[in-house]
Amino acid sequence: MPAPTSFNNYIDTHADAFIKRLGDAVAIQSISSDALRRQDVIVMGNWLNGQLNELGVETKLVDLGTHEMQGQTLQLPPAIIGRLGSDPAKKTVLIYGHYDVQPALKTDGWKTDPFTLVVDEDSGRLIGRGSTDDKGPILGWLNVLEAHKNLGIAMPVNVRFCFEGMEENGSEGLDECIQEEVKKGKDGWFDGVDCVCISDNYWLNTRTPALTYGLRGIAYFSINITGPGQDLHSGLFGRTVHEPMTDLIKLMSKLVDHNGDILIPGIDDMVPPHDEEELKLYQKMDYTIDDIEEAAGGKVALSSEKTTVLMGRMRQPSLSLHGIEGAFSAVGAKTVIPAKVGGKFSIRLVPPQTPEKIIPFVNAYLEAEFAKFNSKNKMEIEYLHGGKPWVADVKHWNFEAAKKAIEAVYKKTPDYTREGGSIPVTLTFAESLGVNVLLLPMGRADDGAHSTNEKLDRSNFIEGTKVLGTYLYEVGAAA
Ligand SMILES: C[C@H](N)C(=O)N[C@@H](Cc1c[nH]cn1)C(=O)O
Ligand SMILES: [Zn+2]
Ligand SMILES: [Zn+2]
Repeated sequence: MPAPTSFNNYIDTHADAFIKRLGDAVAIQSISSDALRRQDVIVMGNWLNGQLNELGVETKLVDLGTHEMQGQTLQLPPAIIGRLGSDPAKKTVLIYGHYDVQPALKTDGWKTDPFTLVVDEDSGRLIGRGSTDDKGPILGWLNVLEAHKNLGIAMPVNVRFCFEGMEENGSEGLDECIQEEVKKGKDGWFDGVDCVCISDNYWLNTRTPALTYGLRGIAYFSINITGPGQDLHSGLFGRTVHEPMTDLIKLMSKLVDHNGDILIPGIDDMVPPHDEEELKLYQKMDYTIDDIEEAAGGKVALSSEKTTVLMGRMRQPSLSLHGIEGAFSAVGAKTVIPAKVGGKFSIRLVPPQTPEKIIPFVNAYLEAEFAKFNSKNKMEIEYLHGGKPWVADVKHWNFEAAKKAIEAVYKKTPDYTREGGSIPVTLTFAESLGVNVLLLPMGRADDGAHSTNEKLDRSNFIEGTKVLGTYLYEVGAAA
């Protein structure tokens, strides 16, 4: 059942106001991984809560307690649980999103201030941190609510919300919060949920909308190496002491090959090979090597074979090196030997891998390799956070409803994709509620999520809002 014409017209005629609201959200620097910005994440949660209340959503802010980060005890940002409608004749859809963002500094290479939404009239791009991940999609849902409220039309389904402010930093406390809510049964706010919809990932290219039925999991580590009591002068101590940075670089170089192969024995082998039928899925996808190179901003694809690249992202694990805490990284030529360094890396996981299954392989390998150095430094492996991979049934009416919505708005059949990124809570919803979970991306492959100059195309924000609204009508009409 298509959305009413008045709904689509409202979205078109209020586009500028929606973009202004996105600008207000982007301006709040809700970086969950930076202790100095924790108060901004909480401000963002309160802002979002206020918006929901104004649009008629009843909410409760769930206190997730505190956690230790960067040597401090910090308040976790609240989970926002919301509800609108309780008509037993209607289906109930649970919507998830996250209001925190990745860090961003102008000096990282942004052309404009990351926290001022810039509307580039020529390209139609809305540029700013969080525009596509995940403030734009969250605001897409608010746009849908606003249209219904101001047009005086009833929502086609009952809606439940779950918004968090720690997704980019391990989703701490959220699993327990959801499980508690589910445990309350009839008295809980998630009682009667029929399906879940998450808009927090991206199309495979810049042309074709996608529906996503899989996510990789993640296990994030830091290798911490210590030795000297303080930073040292390299002229006085070079070739005199075991240097933590030298040990760390050598160790990190043993994790992954230049062609992407994971060098930790047992990790790549855990994944069963694909069969012919699965291969056909990748062959059919609207995807070229140019798409990946355009999104990456360079001719850097690991293979010239489209299926190899797609499988590398969707059905194989990957290991990425992210950075070194404590290393000298400023301008100039400081001649220091850092006393303490932490090498950050993560492994993206696919079924049947889980963080618990791969951690022993990582520990055993790093300890054995470090032992070979005969270094007098100390090495400690820290597991920072993780999440399991997830795969859903695309034949479910939830996916059918989203397919119809995309066809109605974009006049195109969506690509069915598995996302290379991770949203740890997805599996928690699927398992604890026992319902189908759908990922309905709003943005394009070249949006630059987590990167510099992150953007959401104006058309994706506006047409994407229509897709979200139409999807609710299609769910409402599903048998
Ligand atoms: C796909 C989603 N928009 C996303 O960006 N997820 C993050 C989650 C995460 C895990 N550790 C830190 N962030 C991701 O896939 O990196
Ligand atoms: Zn996200
Ligand atoms: Zn993200």
